[in-house]
Amino acid sequence: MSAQIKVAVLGAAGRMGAEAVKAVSEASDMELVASLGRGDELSQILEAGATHVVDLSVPAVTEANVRFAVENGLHAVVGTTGWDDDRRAELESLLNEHSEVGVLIAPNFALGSVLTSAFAATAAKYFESVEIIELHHPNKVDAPSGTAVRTAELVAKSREEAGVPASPDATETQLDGARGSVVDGVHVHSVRLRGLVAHQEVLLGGPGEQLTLRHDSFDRASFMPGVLLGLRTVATRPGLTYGLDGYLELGQ
Ligand SMILES: NC(=O)C1=CN([C@@H]2O[C@H](COP(=O)(O)OP(=O)(O)OC[C@H]3O[C@@H](n4cnc5c(N)ncnc54)[C@H](OP(=O)(O)O)[C@@H]3O)[C@@H](O)[C@H]2O)C=CC1
Ligand SMILES: O=C(O)C1=N[C@H](C(=O)O)C[C@H](O)C1
Repeated sequence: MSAQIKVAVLGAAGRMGAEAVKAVSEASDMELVASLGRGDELSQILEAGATHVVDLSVPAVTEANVRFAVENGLHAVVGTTGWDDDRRAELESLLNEHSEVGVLIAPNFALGSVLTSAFAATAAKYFESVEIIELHHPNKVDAPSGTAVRTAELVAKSREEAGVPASPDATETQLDGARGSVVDGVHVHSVRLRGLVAHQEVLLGGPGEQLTLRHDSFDRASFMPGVLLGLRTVATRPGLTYGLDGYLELGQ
């Protein structure tokens, strides 16, 4: 029998953290050894004998949390948002000094969401126009969502590689924000609405037709298979993996 994966959850009292604590506790191949929240000392992770960390905290502290894990030889599965290009580059250079450590940064752990982003990247080559609408609960502290940023990056890369020009847009005057934010040339619109959890639509338009790709997370349980897959895989993938699609066979 292989050794138990000893997991510390950071942000354990949060909406996602609490769900992860439950999922890890119920997994027969894992042991929850530490649950940390704001104000807790990171040294508790080492004292508890963790081999893996799940970070589901807040953008302001996630970088320090992951740095601590890597410097101490622990593998990390990260769902927290805020990992822009600069942060990921810094993490990659740290990982070069700790070549046995694996880190997964997953903007979205829900399989359907990961597939939606992949489908969108494929479809975006064939349509003149593409825009993204992300819709979330009103307690979310960041906009646009990490998922929308990642989807826009994948869409933009796919269009660039295929030589597709920018989406047509004749807008000359607008109120600030009327056209949303722009990520790698793709417009992203953020809705915050009571009752929602996490949702995204990718709108693709061509002459006389529209394709809409929509994913809905109605419950945070939707993210847990991805968290567990990340924990089971990360030690076998040293270095940084950005996006759960890196662990899936998506046939691209
Ligand atoms: N990748 C994915 O699939 C998903 C990612 N997310 C992302 O995960 C993150 C968490 O989301 P959510 O659970 O909704 O947010 P919450 O605000 O519910 O949870 C964040 C938790 O982190 C705690 N926290 C704050 N500072 C620290 C610290 N220094 N150390 C440890 N914990 C700390 C907060 O405590 P306090 O309340 O005291 O501030 C809170 O309990 C967000 O960035 C979100 O976008 C969310 C859903 C899915
Ligand atoms: O804050 C959330 O809730 C979510 N955050 C992640 C994001 O910003 O993409 C993942 C999911 O959308 C839920």
